[in-house]
Amino acid sequence: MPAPLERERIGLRDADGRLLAEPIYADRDQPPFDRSTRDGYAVRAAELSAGTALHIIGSLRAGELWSGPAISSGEALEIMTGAPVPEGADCVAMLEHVLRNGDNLSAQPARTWKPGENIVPRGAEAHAGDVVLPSGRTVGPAEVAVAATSGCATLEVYARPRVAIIATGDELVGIAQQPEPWQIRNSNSWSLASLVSAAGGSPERLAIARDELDDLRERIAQGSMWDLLVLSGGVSMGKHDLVEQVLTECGAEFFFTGAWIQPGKPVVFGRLPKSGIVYHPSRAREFENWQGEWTYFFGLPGNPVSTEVCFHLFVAPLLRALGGRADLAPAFVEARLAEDVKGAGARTRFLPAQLTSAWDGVTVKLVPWQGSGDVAASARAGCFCVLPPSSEALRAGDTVRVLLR
Ligand SMILES: Nc1nc2c(c(=O)[nH]1)N[C@H]1C(S)=C(S)[C@@H](COP(=O)(O)OP(=O)(O)OC[C@H]3O[C@@H](n4cnc5c(N)ncnc54)[C@H](O)[C@@H]3O)O[C@H]1N2
Ligand code: MOO
Repeated sequence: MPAPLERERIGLRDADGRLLAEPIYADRDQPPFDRSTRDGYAVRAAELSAGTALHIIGSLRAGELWSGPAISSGEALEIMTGAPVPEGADCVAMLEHVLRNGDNLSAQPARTWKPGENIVPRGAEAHAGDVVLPSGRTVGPAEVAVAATSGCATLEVYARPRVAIIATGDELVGIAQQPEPWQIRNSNSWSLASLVSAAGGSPERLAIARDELDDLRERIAQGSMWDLLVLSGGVSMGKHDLVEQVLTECGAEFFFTGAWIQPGKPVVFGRLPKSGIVYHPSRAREFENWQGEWTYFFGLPGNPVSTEVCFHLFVAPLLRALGGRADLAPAFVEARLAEDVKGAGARTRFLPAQLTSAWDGVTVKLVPWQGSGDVAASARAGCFCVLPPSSEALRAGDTVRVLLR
């Protein structure tokens, strides 16, 4: 498991989605006093329940402390929601449940109260020094509320892993360019940047690498200086698929080359020397027995839907680990097939699909598509239906796993 990267201290307002690198402690009891949760009267429950007429001795609002003597027998204090319940009272009667006549207070017929009613005792939510948020927690609105309550204007969080993105392919042009009829806009660098951000990383799109050795060597040398390098395209069997070759030249160690999935079979994963050196045969020895730092890399298949599926399955878990997260696994749920589906074949298949939630459970329905280049179909889907390798058809109603985006 890779160790998380550095930490940094950031303002609370910038902390959405970041991961805490230290616990947050309550700096005082929460609530800090016995807190009234209703507008009404602080009284002794037994007295009011017994029908005793009480004398109202004053009024207290949130932000004030009762400065008079403790509430004694036969007395009541008007109190507002959020105010500290004074000594001597043991419950707050809601104002709708009592009768007030001048300074006299009595119970509505047949109403009774228990001690503690409508009071949250001091320290019931947290005691000073308690951990109210553990290290490793992702910051969202609820965590921001806790941090603010505990007086934390800044938070120590894990640094976002820095991710270099390189699209490879002679057919690719920038998205602002008007492509020739045989050219393709480089959508992967953009979708990968979006995926990286969503997984907690900080993406940087490097220049498109051409399908030739020198250009790839230069781009990969540049990309090796990031925490993670994600390449797309050029990992298959074709004559111009040179990514694996150049990674190997640059001293890469491969953890796996290929996965038994469709789409995504040609995906590769490994690490390469963080050298920044552009490979040339005369410099080959500099990459051998590398003792310095390493950069993780993925070579993802170029087909855009393969790229996304591989990202969810392989890249996002590593990225989350580098960002300090404990929840590494891709998000899978189970659902029932809405329709019969052909057998997946030899490889586990990930097919664009839509989830529908109804009273009787969750169903999943495949979206028609033209294969792993079909980004439009993928965008019509919200998830990927997972079909295990098998030649046998699955029936409507069968339970399958679903990979969420
Ligand atoms: N003979 C074989 N051919 C192929 C195999 C195989 O096993 N034997 N595998 C196929 C599979 S599966 C896939 S997936 C693709 C993956 O190929 P590459 O990773 O080498 O990707 P490319 O050939 O460069 O491109 C594939 C496809 O995707 C388009 N593409 C590439 N990059 C981008 C980008 N940045 N933005 C948008 N679209 C992109 C590219 O134009 C191609 O259409 O290989 C099969 N072939
Ligand atoms: O497996 Mo490829 O990834 O079919 O598109």
